Amino acid sequence: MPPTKKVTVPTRVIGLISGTSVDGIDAALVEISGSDLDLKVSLLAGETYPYTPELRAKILAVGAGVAISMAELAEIDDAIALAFAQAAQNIQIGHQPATLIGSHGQTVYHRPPQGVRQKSNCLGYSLQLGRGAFIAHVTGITTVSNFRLADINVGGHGAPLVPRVDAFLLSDSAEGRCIQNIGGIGNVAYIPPRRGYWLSKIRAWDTGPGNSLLDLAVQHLTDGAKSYDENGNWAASGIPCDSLVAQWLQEDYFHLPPPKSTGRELFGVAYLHQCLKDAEPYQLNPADLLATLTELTVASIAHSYQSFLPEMPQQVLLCGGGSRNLYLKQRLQLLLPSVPVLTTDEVGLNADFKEAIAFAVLAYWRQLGLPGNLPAATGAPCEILLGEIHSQLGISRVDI
Ligand SMILES: Nc1ncnc2c1ncn2[C@@H]1O[C@H](COP(=O)(O)OP(=O)(O)OP(=O)(O)O)[C@@H](O)[C@H]1O
Ligand SMILES: CC(=O)N[C@H]1[C@@H]2OC[C@@H](O2)[C@@H](O)[C@@H]1O[C@H](C)C(=O)O
Repeated sequence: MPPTKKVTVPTRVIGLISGTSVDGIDAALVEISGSDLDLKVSLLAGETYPYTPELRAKILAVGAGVAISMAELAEIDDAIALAFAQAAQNIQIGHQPATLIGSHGQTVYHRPPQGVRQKSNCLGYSLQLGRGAFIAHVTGITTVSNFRLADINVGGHGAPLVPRVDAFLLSDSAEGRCIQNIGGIGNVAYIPPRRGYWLSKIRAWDTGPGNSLLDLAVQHLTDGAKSYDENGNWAASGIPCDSLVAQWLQEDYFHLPPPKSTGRELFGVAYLHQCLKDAEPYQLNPADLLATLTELTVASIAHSYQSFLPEMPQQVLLCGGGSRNLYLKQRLQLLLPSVPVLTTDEVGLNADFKEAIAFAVLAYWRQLGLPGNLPAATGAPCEILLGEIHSQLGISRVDI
């Protein structure tokens, strides 16, 4: 579908997501106008609402493959839906109410399609908990959810989905940009200068681990007392082990050509344990281990640009929690010496809430009847409307 210009009125939309770090629900209240080429978004409020430690532990366990009963799954789904509905209520306090919610939910399982490469014909599967219908009922606001399914049903990965929003919010007329999200998992959108057939030249894929292995290592090294390496200070006091990084870069995922997607199913607890085992002969101290894992994240990003981009960008714009890791940012800059590494804040888009903002836009596009996926990013054969629309059920707002 070619980019369009529809006449639209500014709409107040809430975007909600909890990502693969499972650190809490990011909520963004935004005002959106335009359609795609003339899309405009302004952030009115952004908050992260942490899960309770009990709910977080349950979600992480399910994500790590721990077997649970259907009854337990239902309980987790209820708790997530309630937490998302509360986040939607809270983000509106002190503001004019929203008329639309885009809720990504919480990914607990992601399986990319295994098509041509594996000589099987298996569709992808991606499960996000936190039912949109319940959020619509509680808030009294039409809610779009289950964004990944439509893309998966036509053979796509259902991920990454944010690149189409990146393209319309962050493209530049003169410079090619890589928008690099570093959440639990990393993903990139390469956006060429906005002229000619620029849309058809966009590329995007999951680059591999973002903070997932680092966070797990910090928890392991501190017996759970710390959950992440603040600003990368601990890693900055160590020295990366180059031979281990070179060994780890042989991982098959890093050599698969895009489109590709991944998750904690690959880069999770078992992967960290293998890394720890590989590191034993080197007798690294904790700081060296964290520096080495940080180096794996940045080297996998730089390696994927060098391997899969049609040309190197003029700028890299970081977003997601990893953009706050100063050591990681500095190491990535060293590996990409001729490309300035900045954050999306520096071009006016909040780096912490970009994913939440993107799901607000995807809901808005769904309502306008505009597609949300980018076939080059997800591998789908066509553009398609994303998300299921849940209208309020005719009952007034519920106080929770
Ligand atoms: N000040 C900081 N210093 C270092 N790391 C940080 C800082 N702030 C956040 N992080 C890292 O960012 C992570 C959270 O990032 P984010 O919220 O973008 O992930 P996510 O959205 O859950 O993941 P994904 O994008 O894969 O779905 C934390 O787990 C932590 O590792
Ligand atoms: C299945 C799933 O939740 N994937 C996430 C994850 O976190 C980052 C990366 O892997 C990306 O593919 C995706 O998230 C963002 C929001 C996306 O779809 O663009």
